Amino acid sequence: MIHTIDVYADQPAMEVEHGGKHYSDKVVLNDVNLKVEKGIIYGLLGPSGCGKTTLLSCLVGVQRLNAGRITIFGKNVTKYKNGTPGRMLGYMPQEISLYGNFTIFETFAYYGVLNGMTEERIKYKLTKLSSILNLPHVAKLVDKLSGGEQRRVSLGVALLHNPQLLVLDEPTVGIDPLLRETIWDYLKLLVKSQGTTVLMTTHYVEETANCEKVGIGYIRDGSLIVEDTPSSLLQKYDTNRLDDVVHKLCNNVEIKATWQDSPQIYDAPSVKPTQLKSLNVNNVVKVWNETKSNEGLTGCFDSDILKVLVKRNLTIYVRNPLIILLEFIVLVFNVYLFVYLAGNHPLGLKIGFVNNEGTCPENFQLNELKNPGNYSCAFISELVKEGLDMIPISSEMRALNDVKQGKLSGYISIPANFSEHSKARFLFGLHSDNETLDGSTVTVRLDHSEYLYAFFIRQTLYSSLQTYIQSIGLQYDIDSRVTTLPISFSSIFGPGDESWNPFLMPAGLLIVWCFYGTTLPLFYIQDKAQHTLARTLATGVDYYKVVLSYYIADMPCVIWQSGIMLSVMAWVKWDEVKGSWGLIFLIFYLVRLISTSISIFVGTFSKKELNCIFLAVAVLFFCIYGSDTFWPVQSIVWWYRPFCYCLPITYPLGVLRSVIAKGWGLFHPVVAVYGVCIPSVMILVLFGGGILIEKRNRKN
Ligand SMILES: Nc1ncnc2c1ncn2[C@@H]1O[C@H](COP(=O)(O)OP(=O)(O)OP(=O)(O)O)[C@@H](O)[C@H]1O
Repeated sequence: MIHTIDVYADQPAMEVEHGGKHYSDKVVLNDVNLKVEKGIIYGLLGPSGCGKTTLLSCLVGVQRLNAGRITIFGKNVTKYKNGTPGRMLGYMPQEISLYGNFTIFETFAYYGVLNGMTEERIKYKLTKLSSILNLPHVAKLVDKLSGGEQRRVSLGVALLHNPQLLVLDEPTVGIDPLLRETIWDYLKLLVKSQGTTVLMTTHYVEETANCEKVGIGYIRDGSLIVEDTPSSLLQKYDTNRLDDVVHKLCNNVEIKATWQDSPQIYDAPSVKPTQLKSLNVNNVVKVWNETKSNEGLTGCFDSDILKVLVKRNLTIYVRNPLIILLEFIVLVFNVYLFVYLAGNHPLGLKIGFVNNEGTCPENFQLNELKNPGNYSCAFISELVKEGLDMIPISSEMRALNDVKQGKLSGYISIPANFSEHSKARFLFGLHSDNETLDGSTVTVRLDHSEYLYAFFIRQTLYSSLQTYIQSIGLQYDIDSRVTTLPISFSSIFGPGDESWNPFLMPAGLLIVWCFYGTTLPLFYIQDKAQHTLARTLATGVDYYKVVLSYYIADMPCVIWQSGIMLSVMAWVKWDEVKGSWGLIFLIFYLVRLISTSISIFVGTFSKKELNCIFLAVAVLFFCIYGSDTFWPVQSIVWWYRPFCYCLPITYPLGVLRSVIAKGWGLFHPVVAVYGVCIPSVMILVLFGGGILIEKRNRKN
């Protein structure tokens, strides 16, 4: 849409009609009526907390009014693309709202591109603004600047693209008087030479003497109680200091009625005729065409905008070397842990044994079995071979005491004449008497409060017992089938040993992977909390592009992180991985996208970093505990189970295990549906949902 000079000429630059805004039950703006004519400097005054910043953020489209309407150049602000006048506008928020780890040049380059400027133009304007605002060297990081310098950079950013409309929230705070004067001169020059309209707030009341018109808000009801020119105010209050006027206004609330009734309140601003004459119309047209409207530029610079947003995210990422270093270290250790160590059979669990049959000779061997009195030693030696740390104890009482003191995980007690009774049990089988049965039974007492320890010890006891009995049988030429339980196991998929690693490894890796997917979204949350996102959006950028830029910027991170992870996995598990490595990467990548989407989605609910981080960690914990990671979903109570299936890694984890162990391919129905389709739907829902919620947030 091409705007003509007529459209520009006919309408006030900004107008608020019956504007109302509240936060919960706190009314901040109440029936505010304000009109800013074009080509003037309009100062908005008022005590702290009266709603000036709120009004400004509604004017630039960062927030929405709850009542009334705002028009910018005659058009309702909500009708502008993305609800903001975009490039027509130069906005300096009250907070610094700059990226601390950008240099001054990068800061200008970022906002310049967002406002559709070429690199040459950005450099030219930066040189010009550097001398006007006395900026430090452009290679200096924003974080290393003083508060005043940062404010000047922030002001420079607002002035960078020659906007028709400047909305400046306390631009001269923290700036020395000399420089303040230069800034005012520059603003006046802009107004005079380019017809720029400036709306600004300030607490330095006297400097608004430079304004063509002054508005004063009063905190008690968030209403604008007076709107007039400085000279007229001075005259009406019979003073020569604007400070006195403000003082009188603030101490005299009833004045509101007087002023509201006064026909002068909404008079056209008294722009000096000399200034109107000097307003160069050609310049206005030139500037207008140069910057164009927000709509006018949509499409042309889409890829540039996405590129600059991605570049911004990556710059922030690489300027945090500690994060990268920690990511590297944590990744290497975790991958090593889960690929190599997790789920293996524990070794060295301490078990006491009370051998009532006597002491075993050192380095007892199973082939000494034929000597009576050695069956107990054979059994113990088998347990040692299986990895238990068998500690001889003189009595059951002492063994029990050691377990209670936490020195042992349990103990076994072998009866006296165990070998004789065991032999008799073999010989008499079904006809064994009670004495034989009791005398050949090993008593085991374990500390079951340490469930996994007890589980592994039981497993070891059973398998050792089996081996030991088979060995005895073999000594007497007894068929091993006679001395084993009548059940035969063999593995269809997986190595078939007793390691939990094939079950735990994919879970562990996916959890670590999900965690890494939250790094860039944390920058998004930070962007929001530090108001830099609002400033970016005020340039008219589509919100979805901002979100998309995080996904794109995450790709290089995905490459180096998955490179490490899959290489270690391939190094250790090459033979065990039956499926395609490409498919494994695809599943990992989809999970990464889900994790990023969830974190960004969570970030839409709050502006506070801590809230978002807490919420993101909570989601991660849900995933850790409920996603079939360390214990099966089937073991979870029925009413909680459906929720577990909705968790982001439950289905991909099952699929990943199958791809690794069973070699299922992309076109296996389970892989296609649960590994690809459902995660893709989740990503789209979270992405779209986040964008809708953010849009709704901005309306409130
Ligand atoms: N997001 C918010 N939620 C709740 N209350 C808010 C929010 N933002 C501002 N307020 C409240 O609205 C009121 C107006 O705030 P605003 O920042 O607009 O005041 P101001 O006039 O700009 O103040 P100052 O001159 O100190 O910058 C304040 O009482 C503030 O506490």
